[in-house]
Amino acid sequence: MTHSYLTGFGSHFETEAVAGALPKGRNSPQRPAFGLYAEQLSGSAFTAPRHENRRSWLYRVRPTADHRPFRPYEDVPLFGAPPSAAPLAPNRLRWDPPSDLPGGDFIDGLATILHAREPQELEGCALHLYRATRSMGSRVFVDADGEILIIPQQGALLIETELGRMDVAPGSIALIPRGLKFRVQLNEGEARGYLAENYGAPFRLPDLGPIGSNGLANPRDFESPGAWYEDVQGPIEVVQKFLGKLWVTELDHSPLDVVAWHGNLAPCRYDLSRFNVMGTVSFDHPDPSIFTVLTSPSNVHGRANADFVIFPPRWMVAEDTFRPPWFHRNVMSEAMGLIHGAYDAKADGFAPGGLSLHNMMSGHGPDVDSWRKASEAELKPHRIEGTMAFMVETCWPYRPTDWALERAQPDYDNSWSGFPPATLP
Ligand SMILES: O=C(O)Cc1cc(O)ccc1O
Ligand SMILES: [Fe+2]
Repeated sequence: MTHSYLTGFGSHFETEAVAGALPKGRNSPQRPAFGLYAEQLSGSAFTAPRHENRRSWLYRVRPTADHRPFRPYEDVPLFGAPPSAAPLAPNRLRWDPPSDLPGGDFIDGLATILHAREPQELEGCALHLYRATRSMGSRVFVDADGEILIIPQQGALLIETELGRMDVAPGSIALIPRGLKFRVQLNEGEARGYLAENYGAPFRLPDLGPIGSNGLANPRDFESPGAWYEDVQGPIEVVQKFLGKLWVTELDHSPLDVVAWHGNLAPCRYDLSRFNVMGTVSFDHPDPSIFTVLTSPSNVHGRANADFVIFPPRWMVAEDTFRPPWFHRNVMSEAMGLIHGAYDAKADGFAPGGLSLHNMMSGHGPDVDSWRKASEAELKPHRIEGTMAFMVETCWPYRPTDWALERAQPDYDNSWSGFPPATLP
């Protein structure tokens, strides 16, 4: 089924699923149409500067406030599992796609891999993997800890949110604001992918500086859903993540009952093939910041709390240049995943659905085979095809969970052994 979409990143939208449901000229009339309840959902402090201020007004069948107490939800030990308590060695780590992800619906099928800081600090991020083997049915999930970036790797998802429905297939991403209820339904077999959770400032488009007014991810290619609702009687389970733990309560009705909404806080999807890739047309490999789709700034100017960066198909034309990513040590920490294809810095061992971690200051770059091939290649224009890798780069070091550490490849360091030493005159 296709759903209606509104275009523009952070636009001020207005949409109604029933004509006349959206108040005109005011947010909170004394008696909203049809007896709907007006509710504001904030994505920034009320007093945030106007260009960073995000909120939407929701007109719903029942107010969110109508719920009973939450109690602990203990059924998903891997989702929200804490970082390993053991001191973390400064080793590079890499994972094959885990063959023992438990599966279940989108909530029960989540496993936490990496933590950077804690939700209550309102800074940092976490990276999780999901393996969904069934739809969520009628239950819903809501993350009070952060904004959610879903990066499907296998299997299309139907994401039903309070503000509307989105189809999101591998090659596209979905961004769900903090605190917005949603559920994930499967159209076909099993679905796998990555989930980045951003505790800090909401993702925004990066500034373009001298690139100018167009390029990279263009605002018009982000699609938010039009209003959609269900007026369904319960029981419906709400699972909420709050301060790193999961909690559950039952409602006697569906909370996906927003009949109309307006504002600039909304879920959206983005097709990564729309990314307008920039690169050198002379020499040298640019810093990967040139591939930033979305950025969450930290309190230090120019230093991201989290950057979502992609490595799409593109032409490589640089002259007298080592074209793949160079050897480097980065003050930021790099978690990478692969949606499909192969990554140009790794000849093998980095499979779609897998993950790698290069924490701050760890030496990394092309493996020996990729280095040799790129050093000897004839530098004709060459198109990198059929690939989509991504990076969630953060200024905070990542800490893996015990479950992740137990599953890391034992021999990743070998990727960088056997480089011939330089021979000096
Ligand atoms: O480490 C990596 O593979 C990611 C990366 C890519 C690139 O093109 C430049 C620097 C960088 O960290
Ligand atoms: Fe790197």
